[in-house]
Amino acid sequence: METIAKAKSHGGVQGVYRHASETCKCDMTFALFLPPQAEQGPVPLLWYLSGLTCTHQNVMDKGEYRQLAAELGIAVICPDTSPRGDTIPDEPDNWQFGKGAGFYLDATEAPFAEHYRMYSYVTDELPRLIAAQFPIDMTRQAITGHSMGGHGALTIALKNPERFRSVSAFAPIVQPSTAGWSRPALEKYLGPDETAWRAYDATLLIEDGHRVAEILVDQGTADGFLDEGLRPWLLQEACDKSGIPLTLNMREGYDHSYFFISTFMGDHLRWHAERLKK
Ligand SMILES: N[C@@H](CCC(=O)N[C@@H](CSC=O)C(=O)NCC(=O)O)C(=O)O
Repeated sequence: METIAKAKSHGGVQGVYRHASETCKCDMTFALFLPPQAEQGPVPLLWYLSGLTCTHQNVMDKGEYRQLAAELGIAVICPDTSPRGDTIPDEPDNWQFGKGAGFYLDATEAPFAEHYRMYSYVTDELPRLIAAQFPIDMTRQAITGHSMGGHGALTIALKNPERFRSVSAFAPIVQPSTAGWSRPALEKYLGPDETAWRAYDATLLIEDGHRVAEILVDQGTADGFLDEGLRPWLLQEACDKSGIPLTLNMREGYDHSYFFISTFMGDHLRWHAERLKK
């Protein structure tokens, strides 16, 4: 693992690291903020999964998480959203597929299956690397994300409820298998048999019996993707039917941007901190 950048911030350290990923078969970059408390011993970890077109950097630059994460003593990890590099298959003119659009799944279709394995990367390879290299208490993990990353956070938590004490999301894609902007990607990554898509669809995972203790979602009412792509009411319906307590905050006038995310980042950090206590 190589340290690309490291800077002191709010008494902690914001680092950016690169490593050769066995899972994605390419170099992968991630950002990790360690709060000052990490100098005394292992600290809990919040995963932040980013949305379409993002790298590790968008939330690092615009998410405004460090001051409160430092106060609360929580490390924040921000992985990339897809494999990267010249040899990775891509559709450069399509921002909803390929590089920057890994959808946190393991592709099964050629030529994408060899590298697009973001589910395994985020749930297996990266946690092992983090546990080995940094002072993190891996028994205290939480997960959140934005849009495509909100979809990632929800599906990963639903499939790994024993690992994550809490899950939240900002404007998540709650049902990618029926949303216009994600269906083409699921078909190319997973093939035309839509039953295989259920494993990467939060509302359908809930329908299929997967559970988490509770969910927090914030959604802007002025989000241009709300009706076509995000549709939080579908998650509300699934949670109501299954008995999962969902706190869905509809935020008047907020859009899909990091101006929205950074406004409510503190609420999510505090919510997770409560659940990450020893
Ligand atoms: N390029 C698109 C807009 C892309 C966009 O809005 N991406 C969001 C995530 S959308 C769902 O996953 C994002 O986080 N962008 C990065 C940022 O820094 O804002 C277009 O041009 O419409």
